[in-house]
Amino acid sequence: MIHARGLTKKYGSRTAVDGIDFTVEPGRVTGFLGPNGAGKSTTMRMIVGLDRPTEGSVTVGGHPYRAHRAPLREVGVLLDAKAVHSGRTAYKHLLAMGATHGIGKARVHEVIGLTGLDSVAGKRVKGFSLGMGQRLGIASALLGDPATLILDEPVNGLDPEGVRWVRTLVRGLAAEGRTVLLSSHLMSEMAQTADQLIVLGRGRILENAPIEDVISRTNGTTVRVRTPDLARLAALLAGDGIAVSRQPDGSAQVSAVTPERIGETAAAAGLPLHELTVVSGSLEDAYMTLTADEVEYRTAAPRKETAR
Ligand SMILES: Nc1ncnc2c1ncn2[C@@H]1O[C@H](COP(=O)(O)OP(=O)(O)OP(=O)(O)O)[C@@H](O)[C@H]1O
Repeated sequence: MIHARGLTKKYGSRTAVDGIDFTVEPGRVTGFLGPNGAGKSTTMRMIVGLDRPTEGSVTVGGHPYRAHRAPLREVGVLLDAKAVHSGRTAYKHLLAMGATHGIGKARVHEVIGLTGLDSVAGKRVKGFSLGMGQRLGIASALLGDPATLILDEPVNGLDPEGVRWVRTLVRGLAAEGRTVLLSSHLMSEMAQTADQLIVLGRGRILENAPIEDVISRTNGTTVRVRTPDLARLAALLAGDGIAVSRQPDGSAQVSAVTPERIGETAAAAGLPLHELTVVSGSLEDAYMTLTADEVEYRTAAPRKETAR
């Protein structure tokens, strides 16, 4: 469990994190989203004691990170996968880390196996690809078998197999009852991995809710319906003041109405329905809407080509 109260970080006159309150609960994956510069890394750094809050506080497992006597066993962290002594082998790196906490060879071999590093464990880290470096960073985070994991962009640089592996791994860790805080800019990946979302913009929390709620609240929901007699269904719904929008593919979109209402109206009239689907758009759509005014660096819209 991670608990932040009034957490604030100022760099000179710049407020990177602006008095945020949040709790990251065990047993689920919490996605941490926000545009570049929103304050995600700064928040994660404060959670693990690498940055001192200007105001407010944050605890992991009930205590500030620095108060834990064996922090690797409490919190596993992947913040910068490149922050490894590059002349060491992966095995030696993990062994050295483990030695600070009385973690021995057996666990080192275990995390090497868990992260698929067996074939490169004896190689020096400086020869590692981005993906291998990420796997080593994840192995380091898992080393102390911690109750809480904080992973900043763990899928960065991984190939599709690696991305799927991280998804399965973090879902498994949450299912074991661990607290998982995960940042990523890949919305499609986040949509498949997270249960809860915390969305930051310019150091403030824009949303902190279950992922389905964030998507439906931001995008609104419509119901897609198919029936062989759309004209009749549209007339019945119009009688109740509900507008139906016909789509080119033969379906219809109905806004501001529940699927139950449409289903019951159709059933009462003996109308067969071939589809009744709630459509709430993508996480990417919701994210774009939520952060539209929060983006620090924005590219200009492409100029229209003019005919010569
Ligand atoms: N050491 C520092 N000194 C001065 N400003 C900093 C420092 N670290 C971060 N900042 C500023 O704080 C703000 C938040 O940065 P942070 O790296 O936490 O954002 P982020 O959400 O992690 O972004 P990204 O998605 O690009 O990683 C930014 O405006 C950044 O320039």
